[in-house]
Amino acid sequence: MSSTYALELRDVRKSFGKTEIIRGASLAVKPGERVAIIGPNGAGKSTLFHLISGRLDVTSGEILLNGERIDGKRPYEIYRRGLARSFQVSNLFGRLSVFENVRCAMLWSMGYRYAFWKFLADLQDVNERTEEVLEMIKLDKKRNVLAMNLTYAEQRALEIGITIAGGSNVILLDEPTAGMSQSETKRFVQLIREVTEGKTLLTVEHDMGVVFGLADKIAVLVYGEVIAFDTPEAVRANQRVQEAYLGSVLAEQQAAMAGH
Ligand SMILES: Nc1ncnc2c1ncn2[C@@H]1O[C@H](COP(=O)(O)OP(=O)(O)OP(=O)(O)O)[C@@H](O)[C@H]1O
Repeated sequence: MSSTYALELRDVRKSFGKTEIIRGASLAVKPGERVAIIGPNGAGKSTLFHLISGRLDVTSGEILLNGERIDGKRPYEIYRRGLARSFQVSNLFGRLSVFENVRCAMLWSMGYRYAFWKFLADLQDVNERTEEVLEMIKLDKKRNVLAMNLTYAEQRALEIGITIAGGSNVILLDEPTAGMSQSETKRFVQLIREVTEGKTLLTVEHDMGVVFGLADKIAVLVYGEVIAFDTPEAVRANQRVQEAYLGSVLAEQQAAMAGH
């Protein structure tokens, strides 16, 4: 039954002009699963994220969140129904503190759900929940630092804090570890694991170390089609995936790690 899935894509298609970029993508993600979407450059990974989060409209097909159609809905409606997409570092309020950035996101998400009087009564609660998020993203000791004065990795952690602040159960993270060093990446994967515990996670990721360290399942997108959706072990062993993508990527990353 569709309602058993946190997120479901049914034969989703998206064309830009005459060019079909997403060509009948289907995917069914169970609650609590962590899914990485991988695939070659230009396969349509970002486009798929835009379609799920409502930034782009599907050309045809259906997208369901907890069993309910969300295709055709605006991004804020989809957010209100429990799907949050990561903000980019460029969307942080640089001149606000870490605490204020997370609190803003929390208040913003509550604005839709509460009458104003309730909203005021809940401010104490908001402050406490903001503190909890800061602890989760390990920035509680930097609560008063302006976002623009954080390191890049800290800014990306704040970005995740803002994404989860509204309490969404389905989280979309777009290349969360891009631009980080190897040691930062390792710590960050652990952080993502912790903050998304019990939630459904979809991530677009190029780093295969992150993919295999984080994902319960991997969706392989090639030319706008999901050619495989399975456990990391099964995807790694999949001949079609090896030929279309993974063989060359793994070889490249192994060569890079060997210092070539
Ligand atoms: N608004 C748009 N108008 C026209 N073409 C677009 C638009 N957005 C994306 N495309 C095209 O769709 C294709 C898929 O792009 P997309 O960014 O989704 O791929 P991707 O898998 O995320 O790539 P990468 O791994 O390089 O980030 C590309 O050929 C891109 O040029």
